[in-house]
Amino acid sequence: MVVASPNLSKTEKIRDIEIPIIDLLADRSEVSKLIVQACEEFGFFKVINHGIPHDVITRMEQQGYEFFAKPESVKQQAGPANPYGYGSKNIGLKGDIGEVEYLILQTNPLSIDHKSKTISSTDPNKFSSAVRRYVEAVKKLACEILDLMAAGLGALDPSVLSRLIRDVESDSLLRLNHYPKADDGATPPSSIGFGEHTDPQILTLLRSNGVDGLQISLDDGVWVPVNPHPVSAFCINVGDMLQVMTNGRFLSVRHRAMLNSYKSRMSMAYFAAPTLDARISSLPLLLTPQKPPLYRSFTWAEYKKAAYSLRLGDSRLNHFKARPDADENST
Ligand SMILES: C=C1C[C@]23C[C@@]1(O)CC[C@H]2[C@@]12CC[C@H](O)[C@@](C)(C(=O)O1)[C@H]2[C@@H]3C(=O)O
Ligand SMILES: O=C(O)CCC(=O)C(=O)O
Ligand SMILES: [Fe+2]
Repeated sequence: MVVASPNLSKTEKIRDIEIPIIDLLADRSEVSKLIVQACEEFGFFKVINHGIPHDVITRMEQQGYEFFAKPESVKQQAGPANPYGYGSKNIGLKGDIGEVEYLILQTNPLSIDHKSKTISSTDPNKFSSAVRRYVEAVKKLACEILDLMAAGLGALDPSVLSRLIRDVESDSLLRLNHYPKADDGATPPSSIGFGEHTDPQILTLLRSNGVDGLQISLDDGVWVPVNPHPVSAFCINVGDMLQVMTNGRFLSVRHRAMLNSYKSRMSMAYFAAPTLDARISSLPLLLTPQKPPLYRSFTWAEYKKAAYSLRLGDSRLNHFKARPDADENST
């Protein structure tokens, strides 16, 4: 169903589709198949029975709430976010703005401990242990999902994707976003919390506090809300690097977060990334003479540098095409 919303810009439409919910305890080969299908069709899916203990999630959420409830001057001690730390309204380094405050953390244990001291001077250990346990759990889940994807793609080596993010030196990030309640009275609200973009990394694992806001763009101009139910689910999305490694078979889909009219929203995103020197290219098993590489090979450091030199909504992958002038539909 497509419903035009009077409160969004005239060209915007909202479509009511439910993105797949995948039970990770179901038959392994069936799960692999469903994950591959979801990544090809939507670039997004939700997982339930993911094995992340409830208390690991609630402790992390509690630390997030406590942090965002602090006075602005205290939160700023963890900033500015250039690119890690606390930020408010300004997103990235190129002038993007949104109705959001956030905290971006590097996920290696040393850096978590170091940053925690600027976040809580009275009890830094409470914050750092909640983040460490959460990061350890979501990293394990990310590896499991990447292994299921590799199997579903027919890879002989099941860890061909997950080994990229396992290294302690991996460039993975944890981001906490806090969106205020919309005050425009519109239903659905028209204010953008976090503007449209794709995630540059390999895979994103997102939890939200049960409040709506995330939307994905499947076709030009049509937005699909991703509701946060079931509450125990994690929302998973393909990042730009996975689109490159699958030679365009999996989609790194544009998404955005809108404000909610009734409640403030908190989301926690784990961005699974490789090490800076990792070389990214299409998996050989997905290449054929009819399907040559869509992208040239590059390092994650090169891609990251390009990402930070561009605006939030820019298409970064276009800069890494193997044949920049080729017609997209001809491949
Ligand atoms: C405008 C920007 C913000 C961003 C870096 C970028 O230059 C382009 C990508 C943005 C993004 C989106 C996903 C993640 O939230 C993020 C941390 C990332 O790795 O890429 C953000 C960056 C950011 O907010 O610093
Ligand atoms: O808050 C959300 O639901 C989306 C956040 C997001 O897309 C991001 O942090 O990259
Ligand atoms: Fe995102």
